Amino acid sequence: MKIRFTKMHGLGNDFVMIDAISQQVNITPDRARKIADRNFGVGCDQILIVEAPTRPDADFKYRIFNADGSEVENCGNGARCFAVFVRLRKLTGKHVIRAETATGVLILNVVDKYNVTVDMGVPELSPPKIPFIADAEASVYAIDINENTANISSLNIGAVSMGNPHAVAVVDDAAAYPVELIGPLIESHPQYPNKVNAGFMSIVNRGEINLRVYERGSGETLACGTGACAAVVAGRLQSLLDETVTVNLPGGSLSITWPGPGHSVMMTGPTATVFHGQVRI
Ligand SMILES: N[C@H](CCC[C@H](N)C(=O)O)C(=O)O
Repeated sequence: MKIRFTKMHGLGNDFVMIDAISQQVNITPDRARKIADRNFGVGCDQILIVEAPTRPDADFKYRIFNADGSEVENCGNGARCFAVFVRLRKLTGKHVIRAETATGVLILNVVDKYNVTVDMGVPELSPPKIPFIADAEASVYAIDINENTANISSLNIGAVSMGNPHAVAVVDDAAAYPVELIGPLIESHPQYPNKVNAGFMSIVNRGEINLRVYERGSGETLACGTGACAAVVAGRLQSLLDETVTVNLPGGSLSITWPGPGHSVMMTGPTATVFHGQVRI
């Protein structure tokens, strides 16, 4: 089967975008892995599929596959690219687009040719709904790590779901932190039954953080939109951050606003279209 795709990225978090409305596409975890392979396939962090909606309050359905083939609930950088992609493919002329995900509907607002603001919804903090195994909801949890090389035995984390699960640790210097060692240990930590995206943030000031994310199913990426949202939520719950925060990721910066519990997280950032192609799967 040969399918048309568009390669895009949000701050270097890169995607293969597939329009499954104008063409017949049967994506499977195995096919997703082959497309994402950076040596034998196109290469990307995630594959994003556009389908017709299954609910009346959405314009499109938005499916997300990680590079390891796992299908997941949300992708923030991908949501921005999704909004630009459906207009590029002339599937809609709207500037405000409703994208149905596995856990709800994202409202995508196309600000200009490249920039998009996304209402990422209300963060979920209740451990069973993240899911995260804990005795009670808290702003910080201590989890055992037992990593010998970096000599780390436990870590304080915030646990947040943006539709997908996140663990966020405050560290002195995100750039110097051994993310490649600690990230995988958190990703498959037994207290996260569905695995987890692991964020490591250092506080620049109450309006700015530096963040690196070891993503579930893809490894460390140059940027993670839901990770940026989760980091601001976790930081605000620990009274470390103000309502609007610039999140500096290795691939660039996002602006995240969260008024507090019960409110949506708003994310604004850029998108880029790299090339169009066809791939045999
Ligand atoms: N790896 C994530 C999905 C992609 C999230 C990230 N690329 C973003 O921009 O939010 C997960 O397994 O939940």
